[in-house]
Amino acid sequence: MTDADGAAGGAANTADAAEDREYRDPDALLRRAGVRGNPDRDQHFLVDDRVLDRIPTYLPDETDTSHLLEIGPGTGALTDRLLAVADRVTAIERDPDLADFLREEFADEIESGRLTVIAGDALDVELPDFTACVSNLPYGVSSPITFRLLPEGKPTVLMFQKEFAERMAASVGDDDYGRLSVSAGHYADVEVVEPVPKGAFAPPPDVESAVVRTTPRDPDYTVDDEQFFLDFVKALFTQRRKNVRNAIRNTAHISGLAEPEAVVEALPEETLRKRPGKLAPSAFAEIAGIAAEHGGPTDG
Ligand SMILES: C[S@@+](CC[C@H](N)C(=O)[O-])C[C@H]1O[C@@H](n2cnc3c(N)ncnc32)[C@H](O)[C@@H]1O
Repeated sequence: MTDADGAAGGAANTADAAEDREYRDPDALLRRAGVRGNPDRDQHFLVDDRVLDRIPTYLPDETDTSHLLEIGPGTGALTDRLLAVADRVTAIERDPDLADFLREEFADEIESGRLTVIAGDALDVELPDFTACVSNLPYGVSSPITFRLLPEGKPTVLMFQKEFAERMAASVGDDDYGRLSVSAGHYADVEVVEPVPKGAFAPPPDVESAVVRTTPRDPDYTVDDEQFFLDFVKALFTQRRKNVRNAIRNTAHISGLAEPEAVVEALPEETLRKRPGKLAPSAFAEIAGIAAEHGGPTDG
């Protein structure tokens, strides 16, 4: 059991902290909550103890675990593991019945101030001042939640659909490389740390899953206007089979460029001939800088 009064924990301590601790059985939690999981509400509960045990251990070394955030705690199987390695946990659950169940099930932890349960939509509620986030995410809103979390600059360990995870972690030139890879990589190093089969969940989802670790860092390039950079990346990848010249011309309505033709004229021919999937994030940053200087963006 972690020392609730101690200094900020670290991921290096997560294995020690959790050692010999008896966790709540995920199947028993489902029974006590009286739920089966409703896929229409993004409810697929993790019931494989080994996967549950490993998830907190993927936090980067030296992570400050003093205040962990969990999105979509469900019946609390992962919450229980997080309480073993954190000083405090805040859990945001959209389903009000599950939030009520958690308040009963974890009454002692709530009473002692170690757990806060917020009933609400993780896309809307104000996020607490967390030090790291560990979650088995609702897949229907993975992307908006992830891009709410990443700009906070905190380590995360998150479960995604496998295909989404691979796109997030892809490098330039990979088949999966795209908008998601560049946008996530703008904020953090992204690694797929464990594939998770459908059978680890109840009810099993239609797709395979994977756990992803993100370790925040500054990018190896600079951008003056982050929103324009992200919009520009999004715009070019809507035309991934076109070369950069045509992609810029065809997507001014998405990137917000006022004068796409002026941007094309300002860029070297070698760049214009490439496809977006062959541009490293630093190349996108350079092109976005030239684009902002020569052709926009428009004001709104
Ligand atoms: C994939 S389940 C994970 C449950 C639990 N963490 C586990 O591993 O067993 C996703 C959970 O997120 C909740 N959820 C769905 N959409 C949400 C949202 N927008 N904000 C917060 N929670 C949400 C669901 O009710 C469900 O409990």
